[in-house]
Amino acid sequence: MALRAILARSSSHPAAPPPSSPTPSPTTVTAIRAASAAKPAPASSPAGGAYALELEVGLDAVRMASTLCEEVQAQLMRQDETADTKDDRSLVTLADYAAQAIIAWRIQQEWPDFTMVGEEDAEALTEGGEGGAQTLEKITALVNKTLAKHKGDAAPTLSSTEIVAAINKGGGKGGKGRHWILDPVDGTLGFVRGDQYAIALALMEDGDLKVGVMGCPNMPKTGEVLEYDSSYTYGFSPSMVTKMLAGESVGWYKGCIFAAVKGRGCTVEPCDARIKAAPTPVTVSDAFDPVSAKFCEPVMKANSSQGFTASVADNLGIASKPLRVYSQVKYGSVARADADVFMKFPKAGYKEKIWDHAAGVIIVEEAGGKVTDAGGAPLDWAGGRYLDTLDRGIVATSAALHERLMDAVSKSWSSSQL
Ligand SMILES: Nc1ncnc2c1ncn2[C@@H]1O[C@H](COP(=O)(O)O)[C@@H](OP(=O)(O)O)[C@H]1O
Ligand SMILES: [Mg+2]
Repeated sequence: MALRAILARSSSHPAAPPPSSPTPSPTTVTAIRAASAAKPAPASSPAGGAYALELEVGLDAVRMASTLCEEVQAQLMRQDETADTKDDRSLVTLADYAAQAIIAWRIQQEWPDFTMVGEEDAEALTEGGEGGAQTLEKITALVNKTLAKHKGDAAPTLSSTEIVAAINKGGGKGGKGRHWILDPVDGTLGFVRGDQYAIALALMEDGDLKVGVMGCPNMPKTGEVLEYDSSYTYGFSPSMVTKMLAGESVGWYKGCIFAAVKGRGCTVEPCDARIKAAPTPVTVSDAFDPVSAKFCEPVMKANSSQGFTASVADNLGIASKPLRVYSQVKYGSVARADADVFMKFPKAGYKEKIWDHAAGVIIVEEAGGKVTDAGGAPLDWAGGRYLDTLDRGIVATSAALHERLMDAVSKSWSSSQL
């Protein structure tokens, strides 16, 4: 039985109500299909052309960080480790610091003067007394163990001073110029819950995204198992976990890395380099059929208005319940057409950070999609660490569906209290 059918049968949710707005006529679907067919096909591979070295280094760095994150997530699940709370009350773990350190270290090998806008800084480790020093020791051991695993005899042994310096490379102000952008563990809540998270790295030059690499160590090879149901432990039913653990022998694996280079398309491949599978080009959904369409959004109500997104989905005629997923894995879901639309509408006054979107956005764009704010404007990457000029929220979809999505947003906005 297809997994989608198993999921439908095992779901405890009542069937979704019929859409209140009419579904588009076949003519509209045909028009959208024709519009998407007219868009230029993305290059088949991001590798090999401009930014080849940046892509290679990014992939190497994100692969190492993914290994390290998987180890820490397993420790958290065994309760051998715990998460800490930062001053802004968000969560942080050994993995957030260690992943930022190993990625910054790897980039520095090629470009000693690189600059980076990264989520973490080492203040809590250097100014945090005995506790901070112990955490730094654990991070140093974890980074060195990961380097040894990936680089063998060529692996250096980094000192805790070098680790602190690498983490603090993330303190860049951004703006014009060439900057790497990093969220070492995006979706830390998902991470500590044993669920989805992403290691999201991008390269920006003068406000243009050039390269995106996103490691999604828990993202299944195909989208069906991402179906979210709150009755499942950690978002996965036992049958999903069994399927994922069965691995490639039955056509399944978990752990994907997306790679995109400006103008050269987007691919996905297994996170685990031991699984031999060539990078596969991905493209966004090429036709919008509201009956089968899906949209995705944050799991946490605090991060996005689920009432507003439901209204927009309703305007589009989407009947199915939302796919709620932690982190930028949602952009990956749109890029490979697991979902047709991603929407995030945070509370007024919330300032979005560039590292929460940069990698995901170039991945969707290079898969043939379009990402804008709720007013239809592209995101401003050169404005510093925050997306200060963002209008209300962020939407990602196929280039063909974007205009209709904008209309649906406007319609919902004019009748909403947001
Ligand atoms: N009140 C809020 N509104 C919107 N986004 C928020 C938020 N608080 C935190 N976030 C951001 O939402 C990200 C998680 O995304 P999602 O909700 O899609 O899983 C967090 O990334 P981190 O977990 O890396 O800090 C954080 O940057
Ligand atoms: Mg984040």
